[in-house]
Amino acid sequence: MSSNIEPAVTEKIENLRNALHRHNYQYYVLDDPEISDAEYDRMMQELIALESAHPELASPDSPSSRVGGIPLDKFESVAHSVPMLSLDNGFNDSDILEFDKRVRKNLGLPPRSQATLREQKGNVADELLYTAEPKMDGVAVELVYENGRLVMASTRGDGVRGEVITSNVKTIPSVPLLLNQENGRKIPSRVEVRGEIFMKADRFRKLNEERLRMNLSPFANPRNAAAGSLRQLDPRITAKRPLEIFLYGIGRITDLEFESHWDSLQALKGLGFRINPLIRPGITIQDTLDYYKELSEKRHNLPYDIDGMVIKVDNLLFQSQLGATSKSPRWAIAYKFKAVQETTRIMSIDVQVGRTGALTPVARLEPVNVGGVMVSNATLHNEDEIRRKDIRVGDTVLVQRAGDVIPEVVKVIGSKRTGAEQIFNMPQTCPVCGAEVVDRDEAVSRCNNMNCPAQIKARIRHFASKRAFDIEGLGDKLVEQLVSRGLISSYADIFNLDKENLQRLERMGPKSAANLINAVEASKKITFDRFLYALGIRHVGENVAGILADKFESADKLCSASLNELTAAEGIGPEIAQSVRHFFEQDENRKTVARILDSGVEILFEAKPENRPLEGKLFVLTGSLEGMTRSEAQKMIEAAGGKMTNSVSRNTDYLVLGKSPGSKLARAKKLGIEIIRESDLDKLIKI
Ligand SMILES: NC(=O)c1ccc[n+]([C@@H]2O[C@H](COP(=O)([O-])OP(=O)(O)OC[C@H]3O[C@@H](n4cnc5c(N)ncnc54)[C@H](O)[C@@H]3O)[C@@H](O)[C@H]2O)c1
Ligand SMILES: [Zn+2]
Repeated sequence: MSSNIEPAVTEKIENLRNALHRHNYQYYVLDDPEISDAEYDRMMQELIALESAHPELASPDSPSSRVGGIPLDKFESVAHSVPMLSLDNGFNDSDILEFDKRVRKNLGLPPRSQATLREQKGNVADELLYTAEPKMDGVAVELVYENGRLVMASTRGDGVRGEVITSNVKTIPSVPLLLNQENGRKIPSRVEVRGEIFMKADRFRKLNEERLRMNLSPFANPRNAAAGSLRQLDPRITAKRPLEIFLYGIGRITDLEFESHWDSLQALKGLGFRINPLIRPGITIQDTLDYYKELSEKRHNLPYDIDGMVIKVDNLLFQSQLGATSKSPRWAIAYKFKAVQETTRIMSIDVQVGRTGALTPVARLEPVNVGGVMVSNATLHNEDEIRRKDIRVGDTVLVQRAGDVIPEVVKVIGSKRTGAEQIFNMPQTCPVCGAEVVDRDEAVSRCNNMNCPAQIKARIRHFASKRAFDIEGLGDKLVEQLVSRGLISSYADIFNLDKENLQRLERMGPKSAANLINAVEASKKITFDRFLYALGIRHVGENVAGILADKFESADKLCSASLNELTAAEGIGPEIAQSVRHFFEQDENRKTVARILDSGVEILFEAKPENRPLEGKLFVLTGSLEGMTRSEAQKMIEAAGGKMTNSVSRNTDYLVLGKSPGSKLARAKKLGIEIIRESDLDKLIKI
């Protein structure tokens, strides 16, 4: 039997190894990957699975058993006195629990039962503790200091030898050139430390915009940008790139002894190195899983990219007992986040008309699963963006989805071009109403017809959307029908809809008609900020609406506010003020607002701070409440001026204790945060 399978398996393994070698080259040498990291990781996992099922086919040259980097010839190379390794990867909770089992077994510690695992949540009296850290998505470097002075900086290279990039690294402001002498203590004579050099996301975006303007191909992500910037022959170029560093470990250090990884990080801090403040020391394996969840939520709000969590056995004696394979230490593992980037193909480019008439080109993609969500459309923003990125119909592209943001095309994979790709041109007339398309400002083309059905529909959809009037049931399809049947032509008409007319629509029985009428009725009590946001005034997003609502206490006052009065509010610039004035100067708009108010819409004004007893207080909830749901509690807290967040930090004021609390309880206790019960919450609010 096996002789039948072998050739196929051998070939498969061979193919995977070759492909991974090639992608390593694209990624590490050219800083220009052809596939997403997720695709690379999947190929690697497949290779590892095949190799472990067929140990006779293992090879020390396989990409699965070597650090992937390749030192570039254009730089001098240097040997690392302690190899710089990669990390094993985990992709789900059970990979991490498996890792813990392996570690315990290798250390000769007894296995843990499920019950003790649960008990140990938040318990720090465990013999095997971990440090959990954000996995910075940047480039690994080694820094060597002699007698406190930076003498050498190198890349990881193939793990054994790296490229010397000292002059480049010296241009990075957060890399200390001289070490701190703490309390007159002697500086160790030789310090070899490791860290990650990265570029913040906003700086990366700026850099890519600049590159596009100069007709250079954009970097796929901040990691590639950091790698490309570091490996410049001319350090003056590196100096212009906004690079930063966080240190995460020690290679070797003379004259100092540490017991734990965390201690060593503290010592590094003392020497003047930057350490990521999100690193959490001394936690159990269960708590690392909570930390992972926390990080996944925080991830998209951090100023830099992280691609997972790294956990490390904290005890350094344990670390040395565990040792390493040729590729990675046995005392650490990376728990990767779900992917944000994948590659796919653009099948066509359509144009959508928004509520301000802006034409947005949208790429129709071959559907692709990005981090668990199927993506089949991506915004291309505007024509300039398409030109700059040179995106054509038929191109293979890297697409990205981050948080709730609309997916976008990051870049074209140039090497996949066949020559059959089609260049896209923006239409000269509106694809919906046929009106002339004008370039009103910057790169945005607009349909010039206020009464364009596409614009009307988009305005109505916005008006009814969750953060505006929040009219349940008034979705895209229904708006489409209502407008095309002529039942509404402005958002003010929503309040005049009647049941008779509604029932005549497709798929609209008496019940759904009644539901919609009720939903419209229920939406009539609305806070001023939501009301303003719903109007769809240009440049008035939620934030600006909030500022205006605070400053002007009625629709009338805002309606008649002068430019000066408007710009007097903090956060309101001339452009916004102009746009608000322009909106209320139009007779049509004033009439529409009046009609909305006449149809029974009532603007609620938020309580001022004096009625908000929890103003500025931060709450965290753990476990389940009895009298209300989590979101009800949140609403209650927010109505009283407080805020609810997900994780306990030093800034937390109260932890609300529900039934079967999680690890947040232990953390709150550790930080000395006030712990209250559900009933106390009521009392606090009623003060
Ligand atoms: N798209 C492609 O074609 C392609 C090709 C090659 C590699 N890759 C990507 O690169 C990965 C492999 O790269 P790798 O070998 O550097 O592994 P890795 O990036 O998954 O993990 C090891 C690295 O993590 C970094 N790191 C960040 N924070 C850290 C922390 N707190 N503690 C310790 N280390 C930390 C270090 O630089 C270390 O070298 C792949 O999983 C894939 O995602 C992609
Ligand atoms: Zn139009």
